[in-house]
Amino acid sequence: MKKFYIATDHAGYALKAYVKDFVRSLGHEIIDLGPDSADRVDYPDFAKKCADAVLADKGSFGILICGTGIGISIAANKVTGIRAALCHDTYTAKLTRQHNDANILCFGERVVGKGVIEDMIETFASTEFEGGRHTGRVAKIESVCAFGSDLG
Ligand SMILES: O=C(CO)[C@H](O)[C@H](O)[C@H](O)COP(=O)(O)O
Repeated sequence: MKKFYIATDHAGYALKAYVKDFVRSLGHEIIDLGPDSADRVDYPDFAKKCADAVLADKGSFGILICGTGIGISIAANKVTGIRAALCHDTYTAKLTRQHNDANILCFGERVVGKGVIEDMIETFASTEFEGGRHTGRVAKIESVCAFGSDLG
């Protein structure tokens, strides 16, 4: 059993109850970090809530949904230690676990349908990080800022 935290903005809110039910049907735990209505909100606020929860709870995963999945994934990836992957299909959901050790799955309510979402969640939850050649690359993600300053 895995533990998930979920958050959205208003443009991902309509899918939230459905996704929670689906995750529970797989036997996983899921904790809702908001919002509690479809009122307009700012996705960085909810990206941060989810990112903080995932970091504080070792081994847990996050699910973030906005209209496209783009804004909320960009925001979550600003938090050190978070690897939030914007996925559109089973292949990207599988590879981001195997190669990137992604800890948050992001997608867009205005982009993907429920069948694809179910496949992505099931794949993301059941796929392990491969380690090996990917371990050093994932570690380097945290030092990308240092590389950037070297480039002037
Ligand atoms: O950040 C986004 C775009 O990449 C998300 O899709 C947001 O949900 C979107 O910007 C919200 O837009 P809205 O017009 O305020 O509903």
